[in-house]
Amino acid sequence: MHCISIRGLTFQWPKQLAPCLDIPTFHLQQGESVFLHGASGSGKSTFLGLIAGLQQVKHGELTVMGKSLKEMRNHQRDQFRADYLGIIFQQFNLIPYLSVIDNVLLSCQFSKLRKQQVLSTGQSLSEAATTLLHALDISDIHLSVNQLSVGQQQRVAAARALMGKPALIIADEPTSSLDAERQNAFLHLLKNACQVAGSALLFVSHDLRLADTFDRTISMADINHAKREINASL
Ligand SMILES: Nc1ncnc2c1ncn2[C@@H]1O[C@H](COP(=O)(O)OP(=O)(O)OP(=O)(O)O)[C@@H](O)[C@H]1O
Repeated sequence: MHCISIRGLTFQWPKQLAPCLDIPTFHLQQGESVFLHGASGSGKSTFLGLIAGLQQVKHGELTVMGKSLKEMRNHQRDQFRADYLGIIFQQFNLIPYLSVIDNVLLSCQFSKLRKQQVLSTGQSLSEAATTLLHALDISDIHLSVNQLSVGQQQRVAAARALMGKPALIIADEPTSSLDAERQNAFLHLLKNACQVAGSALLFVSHDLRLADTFDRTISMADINHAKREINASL
């Protein structure tokens, strides 16, 4: 079974005259890491939003871990996301008034599956969260997250995404606010943590310098056959 499998997926935003996505086929293997790049407006965030179940699939097939997102109602997509996905997006911010560890523990509050995944290893939830945070180089786990630097907050977001070993981590420009050295360090820690968890990683960035360490690099233009000039002229 693939982690992500797509066939004949098209997506058009309301009030746009043409689809912004037309993806004949795309597959991501379980545990694979893919770097996805593309010009601004090429549909990267829309693509991730469909995979995360934030937007509804209407045309074509999109399955994640064998589950068809098209068939799910809103609340089913929410539960699916909590169970199978770790998300590191700009808009999925940490809860500022909670501590570092409580932010990480949230992943298991919304998913029995992920909670059981942790408990089945013999670790308690807080032991597992602490182990992950240490692996991502965060030691002050009881600080409130608004006392952390942007780079530290990104690593807490990564720990939250990885808690309970979800099948897939999706990251949308997670390093854009970091300097080059910190970008590389973050990526190194994230890739290692994904490997340990066995999670596939779909990582979106403009910055091709980061692509080297991934199993595969894909350009949006290679998978998306939608005619950009039509949308761009609107
Ligand atoms: N909420 C929305 N409503 C209507 N159109 C949208 C919406 N979000 C994106 N679009 C349109 O969909 C197309 C693709 O946008 P998207 O944000 O997916 O691209 P992107 O590759 O992630 O861009 P960037 O790199 O600038 O973030 C654009 O033409 C954009 O105007």
